[in-house]
Amino acid sequence: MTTPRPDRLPHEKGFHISWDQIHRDSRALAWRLDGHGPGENGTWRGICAITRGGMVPASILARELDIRTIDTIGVKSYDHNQQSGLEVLNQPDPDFMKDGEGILIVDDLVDSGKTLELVRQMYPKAHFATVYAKPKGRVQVDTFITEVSQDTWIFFPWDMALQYVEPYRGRE
Ligand SMILES: O=P(O)(O)OC[C@H]1O[C@H](OP(=O)(O)OP(=O)(O)O)[C@H](O)[C@@H]1O
Ligand code: HPA
Ligand SMILES: [Mg+2]
Repeated sequence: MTTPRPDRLPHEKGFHISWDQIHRDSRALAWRLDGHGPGENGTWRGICAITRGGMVPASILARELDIRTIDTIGVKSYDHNQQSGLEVLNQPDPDFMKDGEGILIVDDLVDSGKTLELVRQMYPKAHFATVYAKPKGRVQVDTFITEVSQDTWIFFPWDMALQYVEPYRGRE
């Protein structure tokens, strides 16, 4: 008797990103942004990473674009009286950020767009860059590399580990 085939194979339930892949995609993002800043020869004034997910791409962008002035903004999703909202946990240096002009604000992905919407209100002149984007939040991003469907969950390498899996035909 053959085992019935599930609608989706295990690897199709999410988009699993390796370290190599995030490195390549973040480099592609850097190359797309290079020379498009408002400074002399298209330079950018600095980078602000949205923690925590934005820190890995921000580090790769900083290396490729030779940017050494980097700050962070901490944004956390929270639930309060069954209404979900966002809370800014730490603010970057206001003298560095100003209105955001010349600053690249970097995150790993945009999903609903709520995180970027909030940060955009704070720094309206910044350039918003993410490595991955889902359709709902795409309007909030100025530059991104890869779009995935809204029902795809992106798994990042810092949230995963290599582990043994049963052969496909051996599974329940
Ligand atoms: O477009 P949105 O629907 O707002 O979602 C995108 C945000 O959600 C994730 O961060 P999360 O708040 O899970 O925190 P983390 O970066 O610390 O993992 C991701 O890194 C983005 O920052
Ligand atoms: O698809 C996702 N993957 C990881 N973190 C996320 N936060 C919002 N959407 C996602
Ligand atoms: Mg995040």
